Amino acid sequence: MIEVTDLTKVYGSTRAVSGLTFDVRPGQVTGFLGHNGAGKSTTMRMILGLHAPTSGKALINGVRKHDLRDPMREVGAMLDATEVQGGRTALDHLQALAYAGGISRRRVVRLLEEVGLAGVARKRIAGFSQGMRQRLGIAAALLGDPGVLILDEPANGLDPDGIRWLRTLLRSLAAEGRTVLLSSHLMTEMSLTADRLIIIGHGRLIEDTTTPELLARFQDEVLVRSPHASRLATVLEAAGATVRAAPPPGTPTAGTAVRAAPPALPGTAGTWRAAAPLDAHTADGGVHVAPSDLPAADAAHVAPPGRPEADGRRPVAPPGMPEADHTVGATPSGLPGADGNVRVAPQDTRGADSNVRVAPQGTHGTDSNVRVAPQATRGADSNVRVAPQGMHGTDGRVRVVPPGTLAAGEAVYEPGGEGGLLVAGMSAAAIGDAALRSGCSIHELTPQQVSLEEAFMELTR
Ligand SMILES: Nc1ncnc2c1ncn2[C@@H]1O[C@H](COP(=O)(O)OP(=O)(O)OP(=O)(O)O)[C@@H](O)[C@H]1O
Repeated sequence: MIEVTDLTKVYGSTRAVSGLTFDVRPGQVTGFLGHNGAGKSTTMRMILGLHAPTSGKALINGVRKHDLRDPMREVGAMLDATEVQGGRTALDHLQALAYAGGISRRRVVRLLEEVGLAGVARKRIAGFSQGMRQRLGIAAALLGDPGVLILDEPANGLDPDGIRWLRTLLRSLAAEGRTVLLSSHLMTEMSLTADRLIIIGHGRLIEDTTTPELLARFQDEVLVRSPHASRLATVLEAAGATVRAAPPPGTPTAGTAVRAAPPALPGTAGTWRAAAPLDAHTADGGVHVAPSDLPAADAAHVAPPGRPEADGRRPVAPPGMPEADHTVGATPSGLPGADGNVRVAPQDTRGADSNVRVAPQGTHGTDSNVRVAPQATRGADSNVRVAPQGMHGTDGRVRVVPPGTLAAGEAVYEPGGEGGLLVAGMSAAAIGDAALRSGCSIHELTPQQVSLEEAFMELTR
């Protein structure tokens, strides 16, 4: 057990720690978080009696570190793994520490095995990598088999295997009833390792809570997918919720390659399947998209210049994404392309009704219809591979994908999907009730997972 009470440390004009109070309990891994310079190391040093507090106190098992009767067996620490004599071997280094604490050589050998350094035990530390030094520092902290462990950024320099090993080790030490306090800037790892979190900023306590509680607190949005999304949005807003459109499932992130499916017109409800990352494809890549550019499920119909149809509505002709055999009420001057350029349809290609017919890739037939696509979207084989409106990359360019270069799993817009909503200010249960009462079906109702990093950034902003 560690108890920190009203702890303050002032270095000259720097108030490194200011009135800090928290407990670190046995049987748990407690994560100590804070930006660079927040005061974590200073606090740990005061707990370990290495720096004297300006005021307040820090106790281990009810007493100050210096008053522990058998300090090596009560508390183990690693503050700075570089603070070792490089000329010594790993074995000599640990043996010297063990000798001072009356600890057996057998334990030293066992620990070297446990931390994965048995093979280099007789090598000089000067030749060790940062990760190897960390492992040695952790072995030193564990020498006395202590009930309290204090580790300052122990994961630094560890490879993925090492990080996983450390997580398992710390969790098992806590499960044995030990008190484990560790600092780290690796938020994902911290969320996987720590049961509790102490978050500080500018030397002051910001949060003392459990990891699940903190993450739950920031889960204020619920993802709802419904075939009646627009009606449900109105119902939920009337009930006081804040509703925004959810990105379609599998929305490709910037830098992913996609190939547009011909029927992917704005104005058609649909879903996106994620694309494989761009670098999984050939150098020529695909269409670079920025998620924010994706068309909303019920994007407004875009009216090209031209004649309205019989019902008075102008037909859909999104730039660069004409629909198969869709009649576009084009004026003789032509159709606007994705880049705003006008491509003139030759006079003799207009049908009897004077409309110009356009169609996407693969539908060029023998029916003498004209299929218009922006020049930039034609592939080397003259096939038209177009991205629907809004899918042009952040640089505004649509890249043509050579046939067959995208692997299975590329992003494809699938018409006929459902709408997604992100609802804030209402619980999933209340949303379900409201949907039921209003006769809107729901296909998905998921509270949104917030990462520890996002929660941390929000708290320390
Ligand atoms: N020995 C010292 N003398 C003067 N100032 C110090 C000393 N040790 C720390 N500080 C200052 O105290 C503040 C807190 O530093 P500390 O090292 O405790 O932060 P930290 O949270 O551990 O940061 P990091 O994540 O970068 O390790 C900083 O402003 C630092 O410059």
